[in-house]
Amino acid sequence: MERAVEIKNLDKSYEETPVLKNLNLEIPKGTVFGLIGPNGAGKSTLIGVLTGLLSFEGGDVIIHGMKLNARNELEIKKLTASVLQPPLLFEQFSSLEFIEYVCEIYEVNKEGLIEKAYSLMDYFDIKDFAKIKVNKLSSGSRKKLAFVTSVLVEPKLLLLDEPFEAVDVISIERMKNIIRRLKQKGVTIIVTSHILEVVENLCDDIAILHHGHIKAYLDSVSRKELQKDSSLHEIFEKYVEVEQKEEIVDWL
Ligand SMILES: Nc1ncnc2c1ncn2[C@@H]1O[C@H](COP(=O)(O)OP(=O)(O)OP(=O)(O)O)[C@@H](O)[C@H]1O
Repeated sequence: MERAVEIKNLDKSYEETPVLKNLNLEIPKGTVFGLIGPNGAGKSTLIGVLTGLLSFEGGDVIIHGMKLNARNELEIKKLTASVLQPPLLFEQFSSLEFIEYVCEIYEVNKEGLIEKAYSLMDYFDIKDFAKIKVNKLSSGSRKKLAFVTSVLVEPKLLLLDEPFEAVDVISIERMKNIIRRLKQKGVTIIVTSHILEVVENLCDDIAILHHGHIKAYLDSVSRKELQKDSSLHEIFEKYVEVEQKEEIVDWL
C-alpha cells in the first residue's frame, strides 16, 4: 500500500516541553484517517507539523515521497490543504474574496471556479455570506468556509483539525459526504475529532494519540477484531487509561 504520509521518530517540543515524542506513523494513500486522543494529546500539533507551519526538532516527515524540508516545502504545501482549529482565515476579506485569494495562491484553474465556489457555499448554507466579511461570520460558518476553501484548492492531502466542531448536524453529514467523495477521487484525508461516532463511521484507519505517543493504530483488521466486542469509545478509554474521578464531584 502506498503511503501519503510517513512520520519517522518525530520529536516536537514547545520551548522545553516535549509534545510529540519519537512518534512513528504511516498513513495509507486514498484513505480517510482518523486521529483521536484526549485534550492536549498533541493532535493539533501533529497537524501543524504536517502543514509545514510548525517546525520540529527531530525525525522525518515524508509526504507523497518528499521529505518535509526547506527544499520541498513549497511543493508539499501545494498538494496539501488544511482546516485548522481555529480556522486560519483573513478577517478583512469577504468569504468569496477569501476563497478566490487562496485559490490564486494554489494556482487553481479559474475557469468555473466561482460557480463551484457558489455551489459548495450553497451546499453548506453559507452562500448568503459570500459578500460578507469573514470577521462577521459565526464560528460554524467560519469552519464551513475554511472547509469549502480547502476542497476548492483540490488537494491530494487534506488535513482537517476538528472540522465538525461548532458545525450543525446537517452540515456535518454534508461534510462527511464531501470527504467520502474526495476519497473516491484518491485524496487522502486526515481528520481529528472528539466525535467518536463520526470518526467510527467515516474513517478507515484510526490512531489513538496520548501524551505525544501513538497508543494504538487500528487498521481495518484490528478494528474488526476489537470492535466485535467494544465500541470505539470503549477502546479509546482503554488506551488512554481513563481515571475514574466520580467521587471528586460527590459534593455536587
Ligand atoms: N503554541 C504553544 N505553545 C506552548 N505549548 C503549546 C502550544 N500549542 C500547544 N501547546 C501544548 O502542547 C500540548 C498539545 O497541544 P495540542 O493542541 O496539540 O493538543 P490536542 O490533542 O490538539 O488537544 P485538543 O483536543 O484539546 O485540541 C498541550 O499540552 C498544549 O498545552
